[in-house]
Order: sequence, then structure tokens, then C-alpha cells
Amino acid sequence: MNAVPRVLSVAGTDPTGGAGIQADLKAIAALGGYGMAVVTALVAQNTMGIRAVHAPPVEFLRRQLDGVCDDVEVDAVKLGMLFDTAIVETVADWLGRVRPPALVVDPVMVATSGDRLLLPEAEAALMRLLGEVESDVLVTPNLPELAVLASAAPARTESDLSDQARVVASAYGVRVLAKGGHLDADHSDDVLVAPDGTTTAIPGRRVATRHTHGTGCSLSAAVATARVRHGSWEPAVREAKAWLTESLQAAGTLHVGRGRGPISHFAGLWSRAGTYAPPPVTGRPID
Ligand SMILES: Nc1ncnc2c1ncn2[C@@H]1O[C@H](COP(=O)(O)OP(=O)(O)OP(=O)(O)O)[C@@H](O)[C@H]1O
Ligand SMILES: Cc1ncc(COP(=O)(O)O)c(N)n1
Repeated sequence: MNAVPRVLSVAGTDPTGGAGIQADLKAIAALGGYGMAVVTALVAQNTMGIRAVHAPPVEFLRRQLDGVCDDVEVDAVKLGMLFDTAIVETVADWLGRVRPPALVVDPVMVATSGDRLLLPEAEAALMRLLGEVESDVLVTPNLPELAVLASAAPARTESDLSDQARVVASAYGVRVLAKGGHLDADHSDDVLVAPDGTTTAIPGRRVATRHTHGTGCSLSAAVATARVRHGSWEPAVREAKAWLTESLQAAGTLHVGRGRGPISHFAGLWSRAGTYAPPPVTGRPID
């Protein structure tokens, strides 16, 4: 195994750096990996919302994917925004040829702002991709995405969330990290479900901040990186979750944008290196 995990993000862009490939590259670096990125779609967005999406021809996407893999041995791949059916099918075809050893699929569908990042007609193609892929896969849906994958109404309780995660894990033969960030709770627990239904709680403290832009992107890229070093999913998820909580804790110190700002990907590293120490936690929102 390479000393530094070589991790490829296949995702859309965020020029303000909080979500998409820009966030993924920071998360990969923060977890000690070497980040690479193939762009699926260019997104004109900021912390307040999405203004436009431009998807280059899929032939160009294929050239990017092949360009990386003809040259670099990739240890893990993370999929984010795939936008339309042609993009999903191009990525699925590439995965079938390349079979990366570890794959995290963040089934990005709708941004926090409510804008579509996967067209509704492309959901079926994404489900086909999940059913066909042969790598060791972790899927990381948030609550509404889990409901789409499970063909059910959005979960209202943690027990619904676990039930739906088991349905998806069994239907597609994949591991599922169902994220509880959208549940109205005083904690931020997630749940990890293996294809055989084994369920593990991943507890998380709730951070009082509105700056949660790109948390899902960052978490999935961090898990992909940690998975390479740990060689299995559960410790990777626990490490990435602890890092995410620390990065959320310092989000209010960044002052990036007027909407839901990004997390502070390097807060832990900066603090331990003495570069910059975030202010102490007061228990109130820190923004
Ligand atoms: N306020 C918070 N405090 C601590 N952890 C949080 C908070 N909000 C979300 N999380 C955690 O962040 C991760 C992403 O969760 P969420 O359910 O919001 O996913 P998402 O909707 O895909 O994220 P995104 O905001 O990028 O779309 C999960 O591990 C979740 O538990
Ligand atoms: C390119 C891209 N990928 C994913 C998200 C989702 O992140 P969020 O729900 O926090 O806006 C996003 N806004 N942009």
C-alpha cells in the first residue's frame, strides 16, 4: 500500500470552496491523502444558492477519467454530484472498467439551498450504478436521498433511518452510512449498515452552527481517504466523523459568505500546529 492514500473525487464544483471537489480536496488533504479531481459539472454557486450548472460533453468527462487512471494508481474513489443520466452512465461504465478497490458514493441529489444537483430522471441511472458496481462500496445518503433510494417517505425517526438504510444495503448489496444531520435531534448520530444488515451506531455531537455547507461532500471524501489507511469502513467512518465535528466546531471563525458557510477543514491541524486556535466553545452558536 502507498504511504499516502491516492484519492480521486469525481464531482461538481463550488467556486466558494465549501462543497463539491473544492471541499473534497481539502478533506482528503486534512485526512493525510493526496487528492485528485475529475469535474462532472461546473456549478455557479455560492453559500446562498446555485445560479447555473454547466455540464461539459461526456466525451470530455471520459477523457478526464481515463487520463487519471491511465497514469495513476488510484486507492479510493469518491463520487459526488453526477447531474444527469449521461454523466451517471459514463461514470458507471468507467467504474466497470477500472474497478477501484474502494468506492464512496455520495448520492448527491438536492443542495441544501433546494436546487437540483441530480436531475430527477437520472435517479434511475444512479440506482443502476449502485446495483452494478463491483468495488467495495460505501453509500452515504442524507435523509431525503435515503428515502429516494429506499422508495419510501423521508424518515422521521432514527429507527426509520436505520430501517431504510437496511433496505438499501440489502437491495444493492452495499454498505450504507445513513446520515442523521437532517433529523431534528440534539445529537448528530449516523448509522452504518453492512450488506448483511449488521447495524452500527456512529454517535456524533451536534454543533450549534448554521455553517454546514458541504458537510456531506467533506465527510464522504474524508471517509474514502481514511478507508485506505484503515483497510476497513468502520474505523474510517469514526475517524472522518470526529474530524468533521471538529471542523464544524470552527466553521463560524471563517466568515466566508453570507449564507450557510463552509466548515473549517484544517481547523484541527492549525490548532495542533499552533498556527491558529479557534475561540473556546461557549455552548451557543459560534457564528
Ligand atoms: N450541526 C451539526 N453538528 C454536527 N454534525 C453535523 C451537523 N449537521 C450535520 N452533521 C453531520 O454532518 C454529516 C453530513 O450530514 P447531513 O445529513 O447534513 O448530510 P448532507 O445533507 O449530505 O450534507 P450537505 O449539507 O453537504 O448537503 C453527518 O455526519 C451529520 O451527522
Ligand atoms: C458541486 C456540489 N456538490 C454538492 C453540493 C451539496 O452541498 P450542500 O447541500 O451543502 O449545498 C453542492 N452544493 N455543490
